[in-house]
Amino acid sequence: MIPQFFQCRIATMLASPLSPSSAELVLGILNQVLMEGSPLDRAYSRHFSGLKLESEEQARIATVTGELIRRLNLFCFLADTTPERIEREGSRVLNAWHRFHGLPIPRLRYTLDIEEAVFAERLERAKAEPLLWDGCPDWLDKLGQAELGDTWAAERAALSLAPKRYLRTNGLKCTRDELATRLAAEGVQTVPVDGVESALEVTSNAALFRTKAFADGWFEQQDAGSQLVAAALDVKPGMRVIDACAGAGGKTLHLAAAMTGKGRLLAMDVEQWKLDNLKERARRAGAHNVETRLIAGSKTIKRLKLSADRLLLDVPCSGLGVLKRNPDAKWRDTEERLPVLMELQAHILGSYSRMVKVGGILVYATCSIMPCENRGQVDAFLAANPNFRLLEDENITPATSGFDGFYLAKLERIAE
Ligand SMILES: C[S@@+](CC[C@H](N)C(=O)[O-])C[C@H]1O[C@@H](n2cnc3c(N)ncnc32)[C@H](O)[C@@H]1O
Repeated sequence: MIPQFFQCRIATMLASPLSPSSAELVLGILNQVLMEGSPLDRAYSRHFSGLKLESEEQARIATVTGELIRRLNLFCFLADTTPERIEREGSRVLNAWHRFHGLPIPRLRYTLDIEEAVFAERLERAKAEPLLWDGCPDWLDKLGQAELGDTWAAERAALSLAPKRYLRTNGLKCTRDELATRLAAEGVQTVPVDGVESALEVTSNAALFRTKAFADGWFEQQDAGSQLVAAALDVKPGMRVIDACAGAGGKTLHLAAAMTGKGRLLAMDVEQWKLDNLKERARRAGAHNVETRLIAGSKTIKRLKLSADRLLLDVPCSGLGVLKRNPDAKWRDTEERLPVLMELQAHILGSYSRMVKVGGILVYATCSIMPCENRGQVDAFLAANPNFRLLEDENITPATSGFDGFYLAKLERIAE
């Protein structure tokens, strides 16, 4: 399983340097992500499997690795190297990270250090250059500027921060207050999140997934911004609801809770393993009205023509709203994949929208903050489909909300 990420303030978490073995693990994970192009989750799984690491130590490793990847340019600059040289000079970058946080340097067998005076001089230069300070690659900065103009700098800075940890209360099992009380009894401190009624923010360093509350299906870990997406569908018990890009079911389970288990909830995806994962999670959550269906081709969609009161299209996207949590997207092939993803988004919106009944509502959502994947797609769809109208849309941005970034648009089918 992927480690539990402790999104507490880095300084309070790391009062001491990484141990040599943990430092080696960080370097191994960095190499796998930056040199082999592997997703960060997979690199964690590979490096942690078979090790008997305390969950707190896994969290320390994830905290350091996450910040190094989020602000890679900065730490490479401070270490007088470049991301391309990380394989050979990674230890210097890790040492720069420790100096940056005022921590002693880990005692590795083989290490490259940077002189204190050089580090101090570079640190002052970096503070004067916001782009460098945020550790943002050039391609992303150009895209952000072009897409978001004056608001980009604040988003770029917000995306360089460590993510917080949020839970979604499973309303099928408990209320938010009951969950908070039970978690407190298990040593997990939380605070309610204003404006997101299902969400709690975790404020202590606890091994969440080892709690009895988790085993009993009382919560899922889910960003607070993400919890606003399912809420926008305004589902009611008894409705016929389709989640057509359900993945492993983060939002499906939220919809099931809002339906209080009544009505039909069809979760679809093109990947069977994700639906299998969803079924397992639905069992734990007590979500008995969820049915899964693999999308094997266009026929699967055609058969459901005009059948849904509510349709969620949480489409595949660049993930450029969730870089705090998945910072590896900054350094992988995201720029090259963007046009391909946009074509897929347009296809899914155009083709899957036929599943909504007249008077029914479709929510189009992404975890991107770039208008080309968001309002741009919705406007193009509406121009070609006058039988739908836009009710409202919302940009949930890291800079304005402190959450991960999401977009959602609510569309109503007004004619066949
Ligand atoms: C953003 S993720 C969904 C996340 C999920 N809704 C959640 O809350 O956990 C997008 C999903 O779309 C799926 N997908 C990709 N192409 C698709 C297609 N043509 N039709 C339906 N789903 C697709 C992916 O497998 C992925 O699970």
